[in-house]
Amino acid sequence: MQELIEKASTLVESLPYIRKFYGKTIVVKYGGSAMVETELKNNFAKDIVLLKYVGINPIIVHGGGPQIAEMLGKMGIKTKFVSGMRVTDRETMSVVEMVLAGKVNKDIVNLINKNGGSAIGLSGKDGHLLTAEKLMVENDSTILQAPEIMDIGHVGRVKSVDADVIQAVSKDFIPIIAPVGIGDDYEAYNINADLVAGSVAAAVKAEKLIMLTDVRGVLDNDGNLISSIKANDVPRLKNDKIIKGGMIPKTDAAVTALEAGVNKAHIVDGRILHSVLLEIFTDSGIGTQITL
Ligand SMILES: Nc1ncnc2c1ncn2[C@@H]1O[C@H](COP(=O)(O)OP(=O)(O)O)[C@@H](O)[C@H]1O
Ligand SMILES: CC(=O)N[C@@H](CCC(=O)OP(=O)(O)O)C(=O)O
Repeated sequence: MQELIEKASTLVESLPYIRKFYGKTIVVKYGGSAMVETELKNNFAKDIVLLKYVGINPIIVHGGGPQIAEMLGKMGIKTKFVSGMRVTDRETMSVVEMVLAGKVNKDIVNLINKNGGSAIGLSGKDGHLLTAEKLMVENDSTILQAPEIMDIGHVGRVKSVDADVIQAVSKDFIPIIAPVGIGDDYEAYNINADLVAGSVAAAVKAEKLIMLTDVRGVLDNDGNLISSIKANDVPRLKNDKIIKGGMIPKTDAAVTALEAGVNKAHIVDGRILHSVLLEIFTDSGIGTQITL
């Protein structure tokens, strides 16, 4: 009885938020480093299914960096990153596609289905969902050397997202999108999952973009959480080397989404139980919020 009363009061407290986001789309970036531990994964899936049931449209864009690294390691293929992007030759691209569009994508589809939802997995190749163009990156400069522009193989940036494909799937299912794009040459491109999430949120005119990761949010140099950032503070924070490494594509994705009309972007700790619901169904939210 006590448990029932607690459940009912939680539901009553959630009602204003359900009303606020009813019919709206929320893009959730599920990072490879947040996909740990069975209870956490099942709770993530339950939260996404709950959103769908109450009339909010979740779209998942997933990563899988650690899972790619594990497979490359098993196959004895060396891997390295330049400016946060994996150098991706043809052989590495096959493994990236196999892991992201195959294993990780279908594991998440299965996880959602097992927890009462109905999900469909897509990669950029499905219905021409994600087109990509080659991304050239600047390598890290040193005191002695100016940065150079580098070709790191089959690494792309998002050229276009077909929102109609996502919306068609989203009518009846929860779309689960793997960050593999297709080039003009019909070659596969490896795209950082944060950048895909930002572009997907922009294309579907999402209400929110939530990026789940393995830190509390954007931290300052003393390790304190920065709970709120304005989009135009991002260049300064990057310049001051507060935002660096894996946080760069996340804040870039947030800015892309916000500039396209997405209301808020959030970087939150995917290691906390119910992090998605805590972000959506509370006024204070968790993690770092980025707004225009
Ligand atoms: N200012 C910052 N605050 C928090 N994390 C940061 C910051 N700058 C860089 N990072 C790094 O970004 C990482 C998150 O990005 P990443 O490893 O790509 O995660 P994901 O797999 O979730 O995309 C953190 O674990 C941390 O090492
Ligand atoms: C170009 C590039 O670096 N692509 C990423 C794609 C996966 C990803 O972004 O996964 P996380 O979100 O888990 O980091 C990679 O190969 O690791």
